[in-house]
Amino acid sequence: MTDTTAQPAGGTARIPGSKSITNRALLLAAAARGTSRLRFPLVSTDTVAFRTALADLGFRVGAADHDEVWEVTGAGRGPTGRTDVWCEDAGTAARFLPPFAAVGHGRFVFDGSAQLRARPLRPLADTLAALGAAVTTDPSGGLPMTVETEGLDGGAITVDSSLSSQFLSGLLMAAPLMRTPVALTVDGLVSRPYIAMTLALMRRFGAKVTEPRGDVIQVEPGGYGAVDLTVEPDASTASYVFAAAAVTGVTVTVPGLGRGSLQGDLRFADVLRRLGARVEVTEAGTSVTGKGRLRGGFSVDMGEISDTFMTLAAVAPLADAPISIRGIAHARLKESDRLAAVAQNLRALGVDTDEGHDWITVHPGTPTGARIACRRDHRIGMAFSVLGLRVPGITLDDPSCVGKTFPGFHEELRRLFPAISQPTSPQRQGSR
Ligand SMILES: O=C(O)C1=C[C@@H](OP(=O)(O)O)[C@@H](O)[C@H](O)C1
Ligand SMILES: C=C(OP(=O)(O)O)C(=O)O
Repeated sequence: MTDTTAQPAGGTARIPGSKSITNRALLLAAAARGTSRLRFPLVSTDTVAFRTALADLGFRVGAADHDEVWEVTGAGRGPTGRTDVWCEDAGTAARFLPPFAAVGHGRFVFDGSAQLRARPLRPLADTLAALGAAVTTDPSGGLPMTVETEGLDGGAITVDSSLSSQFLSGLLMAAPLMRTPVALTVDGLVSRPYIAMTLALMRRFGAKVTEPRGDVIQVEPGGYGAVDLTVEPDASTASYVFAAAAVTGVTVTVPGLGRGSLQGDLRFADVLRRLGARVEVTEAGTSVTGKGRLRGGFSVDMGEISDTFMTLAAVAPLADAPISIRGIAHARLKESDRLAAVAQNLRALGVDTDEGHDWITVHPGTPTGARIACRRDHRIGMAFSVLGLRVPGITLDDPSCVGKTFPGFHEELRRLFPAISQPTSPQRQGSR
């Protein structure tokens, strides 16, 4: 590992497509009548797992132009038959595919990695059972999950969305394929902007959805029609290069991610403004210009944009006063217990950190180098890599964990900041 302090470059970042849009669009296209085209989909472990799962369920997904276009032949219905479905590490696969299977006919067994098996599913299993499917899960309430079904009728149902919004997104996307209208009452929603994304994409594929009351969403039967959709760059991924601009004092621009974005995580821009960076969000894209110095002394609720809390927490020691992040209890239920992972790594760097069930406070400090324990969590690896642009001697125990959403992350950070050492290590120590 070499450390240098030469001037960083910045510039226009090449951020791959949104994971959340890609996997929703894959499912909606498979459910639709006709052939859909997805332009600039994300190609990563999570999305390849999702498209492979759809192929295993009997849907044709072709790739053209070096994966710049994915073409999905929809069936206008759910899957049929008896199929084992591998969800790998993808929360979206484990939460979106079982409801889709439940509106089909047959017997479907979902499973995934040990990491995914540890994540909650019970509220989804309970709701599918209440709608008429025969559902079994592991006694822990997680994967493996078996769904036996002859389609679903619909009706009025309450969805506990306090652990994850993905349960509700999965049920919503399956709802137009149920035999009668569905009225979903939402109980305790986290990560709300992802529901707005789900509804916007369902409407784009022609679904009839209304929100008669604040906590009720009504979906009519009638299925979906094929579309041609361009996938935006991923806003959660963009948070790393934006934070990198803020801590190094350069400008980074992400074209194609701007006003009108479907992604709530673009609101990380507001957090960057509080840190003192200049942020410009236009129709064409988003630019962040850093001062190199970060302003602290604030507390921010990141419950609706929790995938970006680690980006802030990792650079927070560079600020001139403490930063508190709250409302993020559900971040303990992701690829890792992210609050614990962030606190552990900051302390390993010598940074004073306080932590509670749903909050973390990071104090200003002078981090020393250390080996970051990634816990097979892509966002831990990417967030601490940003701090590595300013702190010599940071290495990752598992650089390839970034492949879940951005396989080319290290190369892109090196291209944008060529003069600065990168916190990678050739050894991969994560286990599958
Ligand atoms: O619906 C989605 O695409 C996502 C919803 C969020 O999860 P939760 O709703 O579990 O917080 C987010 O963390 C995840 O990366 C993607
Ligand atoms: C929580 C995440 O992923 P998943 O879709 O597996 O929930 C994430 O990407 O940060």
